Order: sequence, then C-alpha cells, then structure tokens
Amino acid sequence: MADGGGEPDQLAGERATAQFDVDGMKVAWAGSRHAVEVADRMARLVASDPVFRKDTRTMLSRKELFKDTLKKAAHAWKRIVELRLTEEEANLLRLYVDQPGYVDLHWGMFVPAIKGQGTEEQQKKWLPMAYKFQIIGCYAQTELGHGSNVQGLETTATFDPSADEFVMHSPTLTSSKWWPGGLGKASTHAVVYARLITEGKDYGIHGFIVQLRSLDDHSPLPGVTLGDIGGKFGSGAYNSMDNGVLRFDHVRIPRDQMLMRLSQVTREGKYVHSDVPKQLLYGTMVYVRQTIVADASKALSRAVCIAVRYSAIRKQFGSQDGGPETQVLNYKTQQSRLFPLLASAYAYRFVGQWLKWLYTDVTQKLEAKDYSTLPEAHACTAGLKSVTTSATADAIEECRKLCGGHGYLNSSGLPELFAVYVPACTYEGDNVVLLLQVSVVLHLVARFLMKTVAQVATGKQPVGTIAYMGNIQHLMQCKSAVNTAEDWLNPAAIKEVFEARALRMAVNCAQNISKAPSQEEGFSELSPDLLEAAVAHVQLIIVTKFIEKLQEDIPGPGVKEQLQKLCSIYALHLLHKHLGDFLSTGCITARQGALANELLGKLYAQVRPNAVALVDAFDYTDHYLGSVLGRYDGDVYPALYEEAWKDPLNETVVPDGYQEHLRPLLKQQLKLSRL
Ligand SMILES: CCCCC/C=C\C/C=C\C/C=C\C/C=C\CCCC(=O)SCCNC(=O)CCNC(=O)[C@H](O)C(C)(C)COP(=O)(O)OP(=O)(O)OC[C@H]1O[C@@H](n2cnc3c(N)ncnc32)[C@H](O)[C@@H]1OP(=O)(O)O
Ligand SMILES: Cc1cc2nc3c(=O)[nH]c(=O)nc-3n(C[C@H](O)[C@H](O)[C@H](O)COP(=O)(O)OP(=O)(O)OC[C@H]3O[C@@H](n4cnc5c(N)ncnc54)[C@H](O)[C@@H]3O)c2cc1C
Repeated sequence: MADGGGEPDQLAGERATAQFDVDGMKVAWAGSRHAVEVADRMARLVASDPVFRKDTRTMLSRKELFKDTLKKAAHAWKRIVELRLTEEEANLLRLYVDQPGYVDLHWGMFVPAIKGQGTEEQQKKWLPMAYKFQIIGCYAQTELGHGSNVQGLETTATFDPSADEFVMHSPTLTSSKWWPGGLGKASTHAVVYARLITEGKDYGIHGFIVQLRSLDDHSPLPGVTLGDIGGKFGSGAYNSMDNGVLRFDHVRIPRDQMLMRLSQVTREGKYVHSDVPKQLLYGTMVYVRQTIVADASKALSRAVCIAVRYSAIRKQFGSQDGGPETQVLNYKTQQSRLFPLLASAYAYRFVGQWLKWLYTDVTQKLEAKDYSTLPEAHACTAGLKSVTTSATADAIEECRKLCGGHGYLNSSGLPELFAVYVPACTYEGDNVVLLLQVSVVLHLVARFLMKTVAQVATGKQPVGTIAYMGNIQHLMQCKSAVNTAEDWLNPAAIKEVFEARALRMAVNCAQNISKAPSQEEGFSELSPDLLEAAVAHVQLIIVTKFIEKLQEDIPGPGVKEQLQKLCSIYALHLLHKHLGDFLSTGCITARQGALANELLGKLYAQVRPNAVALVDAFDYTDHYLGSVLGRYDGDVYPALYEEAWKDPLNETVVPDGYQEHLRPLLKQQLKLSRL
C-alpha cells in the first residue's frame, strides 16, 4: 500500500509461514468438522445482514442503543423462524449478533430455571409459551441489599390458604430486586427468588414464576414497580441490556406458580420437601457458570486475534540505515506478553469443552437420582468460572495495551469488549466468593487426608478432579527431576509439580487453620491463603485437561505439534508467574524455575511464524471481531482513517458550541493582544 503504512499483503506473508494445517486447527478449536461448518454458516449469515451492523454502536445514545437491541433481537427471531434453524444454529446466530439483550436471560436463565426446578406439569404449561416468545422471561434473584448471600434475600412469598395464592412482597428498600437483565423494560415474566412463608414459618429461598407486565400493552401489573437501574461502564457494551429494578406491593400469584420440583406447598399450606438436595435450587447458576467458562475462551480469543494481527502489521523502530522497521510482533517483550494469552485461549477452550461434558454427565446422574457428583460439579464450575473470567478480563486489557494508542479507540473493538466482559468477574457469583467455595472443599479434603495419613491410609479416597490429593504421601515429598530446559516439555514433569504445589498449599492452609482457636476463625484469618490454594487447584485442572486433550487423536498435519507448544507455554508461563508458590512449597528449585523460563523463550520463537495462523483458526468474521485493527486483510490504516470520519463530532467542520463558547474566548484574546 502507498502512504507508508499498512500493507494489505502483510498478513498473507504471515499466513504463508504457518507450519500446520489451519483447517485442522479449526476443527480442534470448534470440536468437530460439523461445528466448524455450522458456526461458519451462522457467522456469515449475520455478517451479511445489514440489520446486524454494529460499527456505530458506541456512538448511539442509551435509548437508541436499547431500541437497536430490540430490533436486532426481533430480526434474529424472524430469521430463526423463517429459516427453521435448529437450536444449535439459533444459539450460534444469537452469539454472532453479539449484542447483550433480554434474549440472553430468556434462553440462558428463565427457560433453564423452569426446566430444572419446575415439575413436568409446570414445564408443559410454561415452556411452549417461552419457546414461541409469547412470554419473555428473566431471572430475578439479586436484590439491592444482597447478591452473593442468597440466603439473605428479603423478598417474601407468603402462602394464603384462603385464596390458594402466594402474596409476593418487597418489605424493605433493600429487598428491591436489582440487576436482573431483561427485567427493566422487556420481560413480561420472571422467575423470582423469595423467602417462602407458610403456616407462619419461613422456609427460606424458593423460586416462583411471576407475571410482571400486561400481555396486551406491556404496562406493569397492579402492585408491580419496574424500571431500568441506569447506565453502566463503557460506551455501547452492556448498556444494551435493561438490567432492572422490581418491587412488589402484595402481588398475588396462584399456588401452582411456585416452582415445585424440589419442594411443594399443599393446598392446605403444608410444606413438603422431596428427598433431593436443596442445593439443586442453585442448579441454574451452575448451568450458567458452565456456559461462562466456555464463553471465556470466545472473549479471550477475540482480543488475542485482534492483538496478534495488529502486532504483525504495526512497525516501530529498527531502521537506522533506512531499511524496514520491525514488526512489533518480533519484539520478545511483545511475544512474552501475547503468546501466553494465545495459549490461554486454547487452554480455556478445551477446559470449557470438558466442563460441558462434566455438566452433561452430572445432569444425567441427577435424572437417575444419583447426587454424588453434585459437589464436584459445584466446585469445578465455581472455580473455573472464577479463574477463567478474571484472567480473561485482565487479558483483554493487556491486549488493548499491546495495540498501543490505537487500542484505546472504540474502533479497535477492545474497549467495548472489555466493558462487556468485565462484569463476568461479578455476575453469576463474585469471583472471590466462588473461590472461597472451592477452598472449603479443598480444606475439608486436605484435613481428612492429613488425618488418614497420620493413621493408616484407609478410608474414602478422593475422586474426580481432587483425586490427585489421594497421592498425598508422594506429592508432599517429591522433588522435580527436571535437569535441562527441554525436560519441562514432558507433560508428566509439569503435572507433578502443579499437583504438588496445589496439594502443599491446601495442606499448609489446613495445618494453619488447625492452630487457630476455632475452625471458623482460622478460616476467616487464612482466607487470602485459601484463595491462592484454590487458584492453584483450578490452574492444575486447566493444565491437566489440556494435557489430556493432547492424548486424543488430533488430525491435520502439524496441528498436535502446535497445541503441544501452546500447552507447554500455558503451563510454564503460570509456573513463571507463580514462581513464589512453587519455590516456597519446595516443589522446584530456583534453577529449575530458570530452566522453565529459558524454555519459554524458545517456545515463543517457535510459535512466532504460526501466530497469525493460530488466530485465523478461531474462524472469526470481521463482523464478529468488530475491530479495524484485527481485520482479516490487515489493511488497518485506511480503515482507521475512514472510521474516524464516522464520529458524530465530525458531522460539521466547525463544532456545535463554537458560537457560544469558542468564538467569544478567541475574540477576547484578540482584544487582549491588541492592548
Ligand atoms: C461486544 C459485545 C459482546 C456481546 C456479548 C453477547 C452476549 C453475552 C451473553 C451472555 C452472557 C452470559 C450470561 C448472561 C449475563 C449475565 C447473567 C448474570 C445472572 C446472574 O448474575 S444471576 C445471580 C447469580 N448470583 C450468584 O451467583 C450468587 C452467588 N452466591 C451463591 O451461589 C451462594 O449463595 C453461595 C454458594 C456463595 C453460598 O450459598 P449458601 O449460603 O446457601 O451455602 P453455603 O456456602 O452454606 O453452602 C451450603 C452447601 O451447599 C453447597 N453449595 C453451594 N452452592 C452450590 C451449588 N450451586 N451447587 C451445589 N452445591 C452448592 C456448598 O458447597 C455447601 O455444601 P456442604 O454443606 O456439603 O459443605
Ligand atoms: C452486568 C450484571 C448482570 C447481572 N445480571 C443479573 C441477573 O440477570 N439476575 C440476577 O439475579 N442478578 C444479576 N446480577 C447480579 C450479580 O449476580 C451480583 O452482583 C453478584 O452475584 C455479586 O453479588 P453482589 O453484587 O451482592 O456483590 P457483593 O457480595 O456485595 O460483593 C462486594 C465485595 O464483597 C466481597 N465479598 C462478599 N462476600 C464475601 C465473603 N463472604 N468473603 C469475602 N469477600 C466477600 C466481594 O468479593 C466483593 O469484593 C448481575 C450483575 C451484573 C454486574
């Protein structure tokens, strides 16, 4: 290209250096050839439809943005019906529309809550209406005063046997429902979580289906106060969602609108709890946490795709003698910041696929009344949701910095991606609160194992993702045998030190807690250490699932080799980042830590010629990426230049306000200078 800037064939050159089959990698990423084909078809369908354009989204006012969201959601539904799309296709179409809105909560939480907690009869009544969008639903759990502490919710559902109805009421300001997505303006119905009171007794939190708005004119029903809670972080971004407030003033609903799969209230007002664990009330949250882990790899891979392509285009320094400048992707510092994020995107993808399998397995067991794997499902979804979303939010921000000044422009796509993504660290369970749930499990297992080891190694051995803790005698004493940098390429060497680190951190916590005056005090005092132990355990799960993925048959020339390098990078960059943990627990020596770092440098050099092809394998359209810096053709500078002129500020050459505020100022200075 002329103008001394971006070179359109620059990325073609990068693609030519790839040492693997990109199509094969697309299959490994998507999970199957079929998954690649469907995703590709839906992405193109959305990208080619003018209604789904989003390039001026950050310039819209809140009202315009919300209306645009309603329009896109209705158009998406129209296309889904017209084209008779399957559920898989429809989900992908909505994903590529890429604008948060009430439909996410309708399909993502309202429908799953009824499926998981409603009786067969209730499902038969409500689901067909929800499937046809005759009603729109949301998930109303969080209140102004309580979110994390679900047992602390204050909304009441008091049974009135004389009318066979529940009376829904918000007794205090803090009991106002606050945050539910889709509640503010769009939903006609909600699954509301409230304290069930019958025969004068409070039975704690239960779910109820409540109609909020008229199906004729959409106005709130008598006794229901509804509104949006206000603008949120960033332009565009999550402001397309009508997160809402809801108050009840003695609103009556029929008894059969209590979700009664787990427990029931009889016609006479008797409370009956079936033999299923009461934690199944939290089932919808477990389901969504699992989908959030799968989504982490999507958000992270988008940011990484933008940063890798742009880093291959961007050149700075290195031309003292008039020769070409250096692509910033060639700087070792750029590689050491970016390639671990590229590796993390693949790691989260594979652990997300595994978690989906685990969730399906647990669901099938629950159907058969086997509840034994519920704690494992809770700990895995909570821990992985926490670790992957925190790391992804940090990584998107790092990708923005990796793109220099232009990364700060809305047209880079990165500010909006960050603003949309960052609440994932809070919603569906605050990340610290969720890690503390994991640490409770680890603490109990560590305490139990310490006791059994002290006696004879009998008793129940841990299973699933905590099975490694059963190997306590070896893992408490083992010393890594790594002697050269290349020894770190051995997955067994990596696994051993990650297992030893996680177990030793959990055991240290358990020992320190046992010295405290009470377990509760010890747990509270040591909670920062417990969090770190939980992170170590979750990182071990991610590393292990990546290693296990590589034991599968992965077709395509060079595909497995590239994934092996990324797996090593993922594990070794964690080892480097958390060197303090590995050294202080005596799992490795300082020399072994240095060898890991030496190998990382070599691996970055090996990934460099493959970097652009590795992000091409995500198979994202320019529409979905929504970034002038991440364009497939690499023609960045003309696009950036063109994009600037679309800003409303450039609609006039002389800005509004010139006459009132600039001209008088400039004239006054003129007078002053004449004095
Ligand atoms: C550029 C544009 C891009 C566009 C993108 C496009 C689209 C985006 C689309 C979609 C995005 C995705 C989703 C939609 C977005 C947002 C949705 C957000 C929705 C929400 O945000 S919705 C509210 C969620 N709100 C929470 O998340 C509250 C967190 N707070 C809790 O979750 C609990 O409150 C807890 C656990 C902290 C304490 O609970 P507690 O006090 O009752 O219990 P306690 O700690 O005493 O535990 C007693 C025994 O229960 C066990 N236990 C606990 N939980 C369990 C579970 N889930 N399963 C099985 N067992 C469980 C324990 O392990 C223990 O077991 P044991 O007794 O054996 O030790
Ligand atoms: C964009 C967005 C969408 C949402 N959508 C919905 C929805 O559709 N439906 C719905 O019901 N809710 C929704 N929520 C609410 C969300 O689920 C809650 O905000 C979330 O669960 C966190 O609860 P909280 O706000 O009460 O945080 P708090 O618990 O008040 O957290 C505040 C601070 O206290 C810390 N903390 C809290 N408890 C402990 C503890 N025990 N130990 C140590 N530290 C602690 C936290 O780590 C955090 O730093 C949404 C929230 C957001 C931001």
